[in-house]
Amino acid sequence: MRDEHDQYERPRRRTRPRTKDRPDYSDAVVAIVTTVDRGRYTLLLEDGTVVTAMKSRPLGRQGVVVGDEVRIVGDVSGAPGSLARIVEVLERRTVLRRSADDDDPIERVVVANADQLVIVTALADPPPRPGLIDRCLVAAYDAGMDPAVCLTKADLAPAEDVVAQLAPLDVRIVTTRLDGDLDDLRDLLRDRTSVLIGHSGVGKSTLVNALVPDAHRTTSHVNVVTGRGRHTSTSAMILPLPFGGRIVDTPGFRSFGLAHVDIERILRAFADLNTAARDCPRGCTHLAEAPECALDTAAANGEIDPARLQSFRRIMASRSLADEY
Ligand SMILES: Nc1nc2c(ncn2[C@@H]2O[C@H](COP(=O)(O)OP(=O)(O)OP(=O)(O)O)[C@@H](O)[C@H]2O)c(=O)[nH]1
Ligand SMILES: [Zn+2]
Repeated sequence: MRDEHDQYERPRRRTRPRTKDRPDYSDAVVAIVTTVDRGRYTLLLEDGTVVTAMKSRPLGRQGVVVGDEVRIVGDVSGAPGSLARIVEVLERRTVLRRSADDDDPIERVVVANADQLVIVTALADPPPRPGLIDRCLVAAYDAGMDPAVCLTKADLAPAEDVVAQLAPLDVRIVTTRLDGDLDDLRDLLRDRTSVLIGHSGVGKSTLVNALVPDAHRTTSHVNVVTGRGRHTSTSAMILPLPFGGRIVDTPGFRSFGLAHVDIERILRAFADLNTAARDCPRGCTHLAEAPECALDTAAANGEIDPARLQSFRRIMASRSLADEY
């Protein structure tokens, strides 16, 4: 086994001159971060090898989050007890963020490089909350991810009304209580990296267990490595899907604050309201009380969907209410 610092101190083959501030990482390999726990990272190599690593000094204070594509050096064998070093974080394609709550604008990165945000909502027990869906939409657009909705517990309540309200979003209706109706959801998830997000109790774990037959084993493996249980874990975790693609399982967030998202970014999530909002007086809050808000006129004239305006206003109004989610 190579010494941990071999690559750093005595590179065997150099492709560019080594300088003091530019060590040679030419045989670094690319991996994806699947879990993060107190400075220890679990990584997945392209060939399926699972490697444990820590951050290397040159990264300084740069954050490494679940979903990051990184370059690693050192012992990348994945053998028990082996440790690799992360030397570079590749540019992120998407970044899903949240604030701890709306009063605390410190934003935290939930996951990097995911393609879509699947908002998991139960049709009953607990009932759907439009506020959460609105907030997740803003988070998805802000992250550069595609939003979709997965309605669970279809055996408990009809879906028609909820689906009608959600149009034109991509909505999949599933129940994990009956066999064979997850295919539609599999089609949505296939070959993409999807973040599942939703309230506690909506059926996310049940869904993950149905989609990833060995999820339980994978998660208990993680428990051994990190010494933490899945449900007490505070960070997201990536699970490869047997039919292609990956899902990112997030712990049930108590809040999905958007304090870090300014009004311009929220407006971008509501592109259809954008044009109308340009006619608003400078500094318009766009809330229902705003006397000359052009959005009211646009809704009255049928230029924008009143339901979208309502949704937008709910988000704007709830940004100061930490418990809305
Ligand atoms: N009726 C019905 N119950 C379901 C369905 N899917 C899950 N449940 C039940 O809903 C409850 C919550 O399911 P979980 O999978 O633990 O929910 P979760 O979203 O992972 O919740 P947390 O682990 O707290 O984040 C469990 O009792 C499940 O058995 C479904 O399709 N129909
Ligand atoms: Zn306005």
